[in-house]
Amino acid sequence: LPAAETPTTPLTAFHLPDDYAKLTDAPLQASLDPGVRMAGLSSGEFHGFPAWLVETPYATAAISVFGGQLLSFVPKGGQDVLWLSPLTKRQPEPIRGGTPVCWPYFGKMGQAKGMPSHGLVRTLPWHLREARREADGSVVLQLAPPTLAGLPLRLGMMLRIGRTLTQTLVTENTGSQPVVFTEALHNYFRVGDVRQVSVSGLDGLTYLDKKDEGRAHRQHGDWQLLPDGHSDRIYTHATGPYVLHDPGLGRHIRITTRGSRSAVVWNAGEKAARGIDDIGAGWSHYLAVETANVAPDAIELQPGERHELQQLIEVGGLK
Ligand SMILES: O=P(O)(O)OC[C@H]1O[C@@H](O)[C@H](O)[C@@H](O)[C@@H]1O
Repeated sequence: LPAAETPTTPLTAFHLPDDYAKLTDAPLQASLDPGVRMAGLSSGEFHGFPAWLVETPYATAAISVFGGQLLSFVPKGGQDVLWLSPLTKRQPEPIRGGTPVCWPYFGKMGQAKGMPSHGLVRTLPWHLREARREADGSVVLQLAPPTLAGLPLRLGMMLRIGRTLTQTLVTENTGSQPVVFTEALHNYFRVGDVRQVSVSGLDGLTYLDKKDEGRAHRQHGDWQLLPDGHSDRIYTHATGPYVLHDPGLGRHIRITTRGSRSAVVWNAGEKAARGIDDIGAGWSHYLAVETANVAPDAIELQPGERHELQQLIEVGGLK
């Protein structure tokens, strides 16, 4: 297969706003403006992180103010769908677990050396703009990071928590030039033991293997962790759905996507995790399956245009 596929148009290089360090250190408060107060929504903490807490007849959820990061989604009677590292660092370091929002670039793709990994918004205090409850008790939230000076893009995020979870990133080009960006909903799914997990929905796809200098390979059958225990792959031109089968927790997680052309499947593996102090011994309890648009699937937005990236997460018994 051809070596690393790259986007036809170069990615836009973003800049850190002058007040970025101040923003990442800003006091965090899960404030609830009078307009968003309602049954099923409260403010509090989740594992010490200031968070918006959601309770519906079917599930509970927690969303961190820091990073606008979904930290927990627990279908009633089940276990958390998401993994949050017990060793996670704290503000201003990114949270290790849940669903970090990587935006407007994934990794350091197309960016200058000193730029933070995975974009600008996972270490910023987010705002809850709107909240409503649907007739069946499902809760819909609209959130956004602060506006960043000099950034020609605006981001909004919708979360719908019901029997299933829907998450949408809406990106708008507010500038006067075309912008090429990358993005990911970096789900850390909780698993019994990653060595026993498989992921279907990837068969036949091309993946760029970060463990092989980004070279392209073809996936045959389901994803499974290699015996030497690591995976850092970008599946391109992918559409989903993907199903994570987890015999350890006796469940499957289905991820259905819209507006997403890449899937990233990442686990640090035992050896490398020893050197990552917020993963360590926890490495076998998560698998990152990410809904993304990265590498050759970068998005080009014309001035005034919008793009939506969406994932729907459903949990069921083992099939
Ligand atoms: O340590 P970070 O910045 O949160 O990144 C974690 C991982 O995120 C994954 O999405 C990348 O593919 C990996 O290469 C990376 O190591």
